[in-house]
Amino acid sequence: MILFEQVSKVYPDGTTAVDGLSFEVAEGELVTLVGPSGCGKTTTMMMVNRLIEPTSGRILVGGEDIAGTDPVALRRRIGYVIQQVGLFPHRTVLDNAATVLTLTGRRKGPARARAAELLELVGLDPATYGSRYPAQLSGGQRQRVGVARALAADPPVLLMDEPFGAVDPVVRERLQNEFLRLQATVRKTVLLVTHDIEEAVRMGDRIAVYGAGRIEQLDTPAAVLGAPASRYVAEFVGADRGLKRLSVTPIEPGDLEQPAVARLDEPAPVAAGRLRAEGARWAVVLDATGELHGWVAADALAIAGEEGRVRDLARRMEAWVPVGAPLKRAFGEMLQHDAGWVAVLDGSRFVGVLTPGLLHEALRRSVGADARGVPRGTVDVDSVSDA
Ligand SMILES: Nc1ncnc2c1ncn2[C@@H]1O[C@H](COP(=O)(O)OP(=O)(O)OP(=O)(O)O)[C@@H](O)[C@H]1O
Repeated sequence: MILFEQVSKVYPDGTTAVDGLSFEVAEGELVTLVGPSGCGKTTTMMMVNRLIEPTSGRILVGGEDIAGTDPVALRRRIGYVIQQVGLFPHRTVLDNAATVLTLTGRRKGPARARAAELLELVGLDPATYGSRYPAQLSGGQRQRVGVARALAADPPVLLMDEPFGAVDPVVRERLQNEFLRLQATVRKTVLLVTHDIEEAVRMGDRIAVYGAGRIEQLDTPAAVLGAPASRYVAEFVGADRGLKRLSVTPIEPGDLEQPAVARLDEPAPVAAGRLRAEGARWAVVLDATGELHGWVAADALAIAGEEGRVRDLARRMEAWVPVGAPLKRAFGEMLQHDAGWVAVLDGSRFVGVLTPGLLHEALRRSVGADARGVPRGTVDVDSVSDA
């Protein structure tokens, strides 16, 4: 959808900001550009909507060389979200969100109706916030209006330059999650610039790690964290990339252990005998349909009388995660419930358990660059470094 072919930008003072860049962003893909200050991220982005012209090379959007496209028509197809949201202070939130629509000739009524839908979409109740002025909003709310405005004309492409940069970490995380949820439905082709590797990992389908004017590695978050292409990338993603990798490595059925099983309606002595034969100290308790009910200790079964049923001795299992969730979530559940294992479910069906040892194995498996990513919405890297 966005194709860079050998694109370079040398500013008039001789600064080479971007040097022979070639890469593609697929339709519906979100690629994050991450790197230290001054490495050319913003220059890359601003060449896509022709706020900056490349010195050489070509950029194609939707198969069309943008050098031959009218910049105003081009920008209508490309939403732009920046850190200093740039709302009009003397216009209401609703009118701000409707700006692009009225600029492109929509009548005020329909433009406002659409703007109200968009505010709703980004989590701002139009009845409450629509008539306010930007100064009457929090930073996070202003940022949402910026996103609503960028989406107003339903452009296929979105450029976002540090879109969540101006707000505190808690609001930032919320905005990131909201945007990911939104992106799952609107599926725009997105280039997102950030200097924050955690944001890049959390948001990107793929991450482009920039060195000076060049992409050092372009790959999935799991691959960049698991197999950095160079010492530079490894240093940039940080010494704690192992911990970050917990966030991007999914739990797979092959990672799991099959513990002893007791059936909810089974007589306790029957289950006790089986556990003893298997040398198991506990068993998961499943109902007749294979759904997880909880767990039961071998000791409890052993001392139950002839009449005892597993049902009466079973304890509820609080620590569980869905298959495909990131390992970090399983680790978090273990810590929260002080449990030595967590149950893994596929829908409501029990598929196995994950223990700290298995978690470690799974993490080692993900070292390879072939590590698959987890669904974007479940990526959670905030505070991994202090997990
Ligand atoms: N108009 C300009 N004239 C000369 N040099 C420029 C100009 N704009 C940017 N540069 C230089 O080009 C390089 C890349 O800048 P750019 O803004 O693309 O970097 P960035 O990665 O987005 O940085 P940051 O994270 O700090 O925003 C920097 O060395 C910068 O100083």
